[in-house]
Amino acid sequence: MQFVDLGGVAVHYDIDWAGENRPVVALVNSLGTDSRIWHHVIPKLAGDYTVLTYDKRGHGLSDLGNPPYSIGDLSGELASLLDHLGLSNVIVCGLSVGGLIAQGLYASRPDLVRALILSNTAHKIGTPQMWADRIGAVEQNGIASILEPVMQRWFTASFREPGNAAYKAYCNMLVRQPALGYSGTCAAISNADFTEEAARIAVPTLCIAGDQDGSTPPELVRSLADLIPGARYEVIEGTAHIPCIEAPGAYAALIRGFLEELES
Ligand SMILES: O=C(O)CCC(=O)CC(=O)O
Repeated sequence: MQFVDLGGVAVHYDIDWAGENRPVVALVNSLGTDSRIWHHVIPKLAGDYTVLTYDKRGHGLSDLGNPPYSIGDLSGELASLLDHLGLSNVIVCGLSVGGLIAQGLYASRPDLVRALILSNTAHKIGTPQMWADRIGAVEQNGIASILEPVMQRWFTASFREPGNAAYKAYCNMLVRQPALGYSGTCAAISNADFTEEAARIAVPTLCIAGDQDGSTPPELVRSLADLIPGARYEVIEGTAHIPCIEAPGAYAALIRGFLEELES
C-alpha cells in the first residue's frame, strides 16, 4: 500500500513490479468502487506484468480533492501518478468511468499509452438528465438510496443472492464511498463525450462487454469498438457491469491474450 501527494490530493496506489522491461498494466476503477475490485485479477497477471492499481480521488483511501470533477481532472491525476512512478508506454485498462479516464489520458498524454483496454464503457455514458437525477438523489438521500438499482446494473442475478457474502461486501463498498466523491464523479461522466476522439485512437485497443451489463450494455460497448480503428470486441458471458469481480479468470485471460498479441 503506497501513497503520493499529487497537487495537494493524497492518492492511494499499489504496484506489483514484474521486473525491468516487462509491460505495465494500469487498472482504472469504475464509479463508486475502489481498487479492491481488482483483487482476484492481479495475481493472474502479476509476475509476467507490472500491475498498477489506485483509488481515484473521491474514492477508497484517496483524498476528495475538489468535487465536482471533470474527466480532465481524473485523467490528469492518472498522468501525474504515472509520471511520479516514471512509467510510460502503459497498457491502460479502464472500467466504465475508468474507460473514459483512459480515453482522456490517451487524448491528452498519448506518450503514456501503449494500448487501451476499454471495459464496460463507452465514448459517452448516459445523458445529462440521467446524471443530474442521480446526483440529486445522492445529495438529498445519500448513496444508500440508490443501492438497489445500481447493484442490479453491476451484478448478475445469481451474484446478487442474499446468501452471497461477497455481494453484501460490495454493497458496503458502494455505500461507504464519500457521497461527494461519487456525485463529483457523476458530474465528470455527464460532461464527457469522446465520440470524435475515438476515431483518432491509433494504439491497439480491446473493448470488453458483459452480456448482462445494465450500465453499459454490450451494444453500447460495441458502438465504441466500431468507432475505434482496428479495435477488438469481446463479450464475457454470465457477467454484468463489473466482470473483474464476477469472472476474474475470464477477465484476466482476455487481458493476457491481448498482451501476448502485443508482445508477439
Ligand atoms: O460504473 C461507472 O463507472 C459509470 C456507469 C454507471 O452508471 C454505473 C452504475 O450503473 O452505477
